[in-house]
Order: sequence, then C-alpha cells, then structure tokens
Amino acid sequence: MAESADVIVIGMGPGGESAAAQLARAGLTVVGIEKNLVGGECPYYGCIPTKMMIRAADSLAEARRVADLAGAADTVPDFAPVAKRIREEATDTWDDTVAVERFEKAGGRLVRGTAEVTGPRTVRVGEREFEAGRAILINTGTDPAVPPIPGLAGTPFWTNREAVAATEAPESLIVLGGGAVGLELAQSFSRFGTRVTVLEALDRILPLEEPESSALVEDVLKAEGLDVRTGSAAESVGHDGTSFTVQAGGRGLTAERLLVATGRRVDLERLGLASLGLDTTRRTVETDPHLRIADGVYAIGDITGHGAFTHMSMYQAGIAAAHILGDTKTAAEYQAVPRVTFTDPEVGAVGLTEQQAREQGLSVATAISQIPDSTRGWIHKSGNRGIIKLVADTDRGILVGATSAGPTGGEVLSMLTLAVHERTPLTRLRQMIYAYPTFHRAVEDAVRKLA
Ligand SMILES: Cc1cc2nc3c(=O)[nH]c(=O)nc-3n(C[C@H](O)[C@H](O)[C@H](O)COP(=O)(O)OP(=O)(O)OC[C@H]3O[C@@H](n4cnc5c(N)ncnc54)[C@H](O)[C@@H]3O)c2cc1C
Ligand SMILES: NC(=O)c1ccc[n+]([C@@H]2O[C@H](COP(=O)([O-])OP(=O)(O)OC[C@H]3O[C@@H](n4cnc5c(N)ncnc54)[C@H](O)[C@@H]3O)[C@@H](O)[C@H]2O)c1
Repeated sequence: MAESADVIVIGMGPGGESAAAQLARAGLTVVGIEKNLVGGECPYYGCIPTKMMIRAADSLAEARRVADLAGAADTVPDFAPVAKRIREEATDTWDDTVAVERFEKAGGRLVRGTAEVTGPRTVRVGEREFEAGRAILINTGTDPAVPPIPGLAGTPFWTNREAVAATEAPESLIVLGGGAVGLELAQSFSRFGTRVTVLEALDRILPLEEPESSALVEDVLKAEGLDVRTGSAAESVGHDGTSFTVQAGGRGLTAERLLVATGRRVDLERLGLASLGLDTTRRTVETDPHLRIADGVYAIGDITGHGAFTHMSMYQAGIAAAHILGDTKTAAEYQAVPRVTFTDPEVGAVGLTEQQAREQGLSVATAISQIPDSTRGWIHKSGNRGIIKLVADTDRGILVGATSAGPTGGEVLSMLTLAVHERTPLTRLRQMIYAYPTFHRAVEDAVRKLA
C-alpha cells in the first residue's frame, strides 16, 4: 500500500531541503527522498568546499603580494589544513547526520533511496510507493557531464567530487573545461604549487560571461603561470597507471591528475518525467512562474535552467513552498540573476550580457571602467585587476546587465544586482553618492561614461 504525505520532495539539494523544512514547519506532512546526502552538491562537493580551497589559496596569493607592498613574506604552501577543514568543518567527512536531524526536527521524514515519478501524485522508491496529497517537489540537481573523449572512460579522472576530497595538491593537473568549476579549482591548486593546464574547447574561457571578463581572467591566470589553451578540445586521453596523457591540438600533455569540468547533465528519463507527459530528452524542465511543471508538481534548482546556483535553488524553493501553502501571488522573476565566479579576481555579473541584450533587440549602450584606474584600485596595487561593465537599455533608461570583476567583485555586484532588479533609472544612479575610496566608485565612473 502506498505511504502518504501532503508533500513529497524528491532530491534534497539546497532548495529541496529548504522547501521541505518550510513546508514541514508550516504543519504539512513532508517526505523528503534523497539518494545521497541531504543538502546536495553545494555543501559536500560544490560551493562550500571549493570556496574553502579558494579562501586558503587566496591567502597564499595575498602573502605573495607582500613583496610589492610591505617587505617580505615567505609562503610554504600546505594543502593539509584545507583538506582537514573540508573534511571536519564543511562535510563531516561526507556525513549528513546534522542535516537529517535538522530536517527531522522541523517535522519532516527522510527516506533514503532513488525516487522515480510514476504519475502526477505518485512516486516510487525501490519497492515502496508514495502518494502526495498536495504536491510533489523535484530538486534532483545535476551530475558532472563526462564527454565521450576516446580513452577517458575507465581512467581515474577527477570530477569536482573527487577534487574536493583531495588530501594533497597534485604535482600537475590538466583541467578540461574553462567554466566556473574548472577555473576556480585550477587557480586554487596552482596557488598550492600544482602545475596546471586548462583546456577550453571554445575560443574563450568563461564563455557565458562578457568577453572582457574572459580576457581578464585568462590574462591573470597566465601571469600566475597557468597554461591556458582556448579552442582546444581534448582528442584522446590515456592513463598508464601513474599519469594521464591528453592529446589536444596535435600535442600531447601529461599530468598526474585530470579534472573533467565540462558542464553538468540531467537524466529526466530516469526521473520518470515521461509519466507526466513531459519531453525527457530536454536538458531542463519548463516551469511556470510558481515553479510548476504540471498540476501539483513543482521543480526547482539546476534542472529548471535558470542558472545553476545555490541562490537560485533557494529562491525558487521559497516561491514553490509559498505556492504550495496557498500564496498564488508571488511569482519568480529572472531579470536580475546574479552569479559570481570566485576566481581572483572574482567575476560577478547580473542580468544580460551585452550580446544577450543585443540578441533581444534592445537599444543597447555599454560602458566600461577599469578598477586599476579607480582611486581604490590604484591604492590596492598588487592584485587590482578588474572591470565594471554596464549594459543599458537606452529606450527605458535602465541597466539590464552588469559585470563587476575585481577584488571583492562579487560584493561590489550587490548594488548592481539591486539596480537591475529594481530597474533603477540611470538618472538616479547618476545622482547617488558613492563612498570614497571604495571599489564600487568604479560603478559611478561607468555610469557617467554611459551618459
Ligand atoms: C564545484 C562546484 C562549485 C559550485 N560553486 C557554487 C557557488 O560558489 N555558488 C553557487 O551559487 N553555486 C555553486 N555551484 C552550483 C551549486 O552547487 C548548485 O547550483 C546547487 O547545489 C543547487 O543545485 P540543486 O538545488 O539543483 O540540487 P543539487 O545540489 O544538485 O542536489 C540534488 C540532490 O538530489 C539528489 N537526487 C538526484 N536524483 C535523485 C532521485 N532520483 N531520488 C532521490 N534523490 C535524488 C542528489 O543526490 C542531490 O543530493 C557549484 C557547483 C559545483 C559543482
Ligand atoms: N561560483 C559559482 O557560482 C559556481 C562555481 C562552480 C560551478 N557553478 C555552476 O555549476 C555549473 C557547472 O560548472 P562547469 O564549470 O562544470 O560548467 P560550464 O558549463 O560553466 O563550463 C564548462 C566549460 O567546459 C567547456 N567544455 C565542454 N566540453 C569540453 C571539452 N570536451 N573539452 C574542453 N572544454 C570543454 C565548455 O565550453 C565550458 O566553457 C555551472 O552552470 C555553474 O553555474 C557555479
């Protein structure tokens, strides 16, 4: 006989966990189904452990800047404290007991296993059947995509999941993919002494961001000694028991480790979405403004295709949970989706890129200011590379997109996110007071240039 609950949450990623707890606290009976770890990719294999690596790697880079600014500092990189932090503070050695207890304390019931949707109100986990009285909420996220490169399958390559479990920095590393995962890990390991090569198939790294951001980060990485090759897809991979060999662009590269960071994949077929009459060959599911993919079935997070970020998953969780609880007014808005790639310099961006704005037929004006030309950037000196780029819709007199790359670029982004979100008139941005000497004063410079 089917076990019943008001709401069944499939996949307890950041958004699933949050929505499930909200709904349980509101008094609904909630079953959360998770096949691996409650909390999902972000705390155990993604955001948190990688940002711990970045924090440590950046401290090494900052110490190396002492020579330019304040005398001398010797650094002796040691990966052991990072590995220890990731195990003990971030992941409890990949144990989710604390998260499970938190969910149960909120009133939820956790079921371990792989769930499959079998109908608009029914879910199967192995031999067990579940029936949802009110809703099914899907938050199953993504897995690393592994390209079909000859020789790759069967080798002991890393994805982000193995990379964050490293106990030492490898002597050498080849990174396939110059997106956020590849670059954050490439720069971190390099700062610990790893010899790093990045192979990006397209003609620039960070291809989803502004070309100026791609050029900036490529420049900085190369100056730090990373070998960054764009327009360079791996043709074959080999492993001799000790090291990897990668053929790319007619040349052979060798390294102790290989990191595959070439994007993510979803399997809507295995999730059973055909039972809802949905097309399971797609890479994402189509949601309505309340995150419904069918009557009474909600989807949130990476699988919705609105940005594979924890903040998106959490944002959508709030809207879906509210709708399940009867709030039919609050709807998802996506005109100001912020994102930050935590390289040094950080690349923050919100809304549309210039190319996206032009493709939408907007009447576009752009302006760029250089962080080193700002007073704060000039004072900062070492490690001051960065830009502010604004993308305006001149018909409406508002910003539709912006990039904030530089030291604390992700933090400076906040005011630009607010401006895009609130559609603040450019005239008002011109009239506001920007504190001196901050990095965000470079925004004022760019706003003036737009005029
Ligand atoms: C290396 C790395 C670094 C990242 N850094 C950042 C960052 O700094 N900032 C940021 O915002 N984002 C970052 N991300 C992205 C972020 O991790 C994801 O966007 C975030 O985890 C939200 O994903 P999600 O909610 O869709 O679900 P996920 O976190 O992917 O969780 C989905 C859960 O569902 C479970 N599941 C899947 N299928 C089933 C099933 N059939 N039955 C039961 N359970 C199932 C999985 O086991 C998993 O626990 C990073 C990602 C990576 C890989
Ligand atoms: N700071 C953050 O918020 C953060 C950090 C990491 C990941 N994420 C999220 O996780 C998702 C996955 O990140 P990702 O970096 O794996 O994916 P991505 O899609 O951002 O980048 C993958 C890169 O690999 C390249 N590529 C694809 N196939 C290749 C091949 N065979 N050889 C060489 N290059 C190849 C692509 O052109 C692309 O540039 C992203 O969508 C991102 O939103 C976010």
